[in-house]
Amino acid sequence: MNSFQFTKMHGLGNNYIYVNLFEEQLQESQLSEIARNVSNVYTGIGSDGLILICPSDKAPVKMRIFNNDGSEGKNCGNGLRCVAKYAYEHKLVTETEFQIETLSGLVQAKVHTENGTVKLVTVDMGEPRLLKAEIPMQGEAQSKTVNEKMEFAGKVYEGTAISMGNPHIIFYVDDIEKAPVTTLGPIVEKDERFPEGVNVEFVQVVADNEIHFRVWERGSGVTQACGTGACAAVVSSVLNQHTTAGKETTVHLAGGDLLINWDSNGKVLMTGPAEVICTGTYYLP
Ligand SMILES: N[C@H](CCC[C@H](N)C(=O)O)C(=O)O
Repeated sequence: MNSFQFTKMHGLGNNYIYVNLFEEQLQESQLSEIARNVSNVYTGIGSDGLILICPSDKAPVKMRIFNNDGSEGKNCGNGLRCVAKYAYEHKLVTETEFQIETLSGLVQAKVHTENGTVKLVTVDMGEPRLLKAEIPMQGEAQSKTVNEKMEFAGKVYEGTAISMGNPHIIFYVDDIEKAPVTTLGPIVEKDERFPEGVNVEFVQVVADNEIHFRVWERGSGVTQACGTGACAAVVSSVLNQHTTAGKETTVHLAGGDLLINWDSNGKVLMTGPAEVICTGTYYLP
């Protein structure tokens, strides 16, 4: 296979190259290299990574996500909204509500359409995982990490660790514009306390149901938005008594806003846009 069709899509600027494996075939052994190559803005298409829309025996579709360094992630909130849009508009599903399989389990998506086009998608991201063993991170396996003091590069920070099927650590700042995203982010991302690495988020609380958010993503660096990270940030903010559970919180990301609710059933609901940028043919080098 020396070329394949792709669709470039984004959720609030978090953009990926989507490949429909109902129609294309890619070599499993080449996926990491393909992710690195298509993500390269100079010699590839340019993106935060690669997302595969795959057949599944558990749901109508399965999503696999690869970061721009070629590493495979286990979940992707912005990606799930784009996969849901693609699946509905390409008739891989016939209903407006359906499940999507991910490497961290099944999620439930609901597409909101205007004249047959999907504009907004709500995803029930399931329950957050709070124990150190579930993040995963070093320390007492059955304990939680809420506002825990931890030292990085000689300075002490207070972090809250949440998994949405992928690992996140959240730090609170007084001014989001001054958050040490590109200085502290890469240090924490690969710290040994996180054996699988970690997505690093910075949050400024505005009000009971409003936060500002920036992210340094595991395997991709700075992105315009991170859906799983925004979910983790809302869960963290409830655990730290900055926001209230059961209410929709507006998360202001660099690329736009997400509405997130850690609801009374313990599920995290995320609502936001999904957009197609372009389609084309990619020729492997
Ligand atoms: N941007 C994605 C998260 C990618 C996570 C990936 N960086 C990892 O966990 O390795 C999102 O919208 O949730």
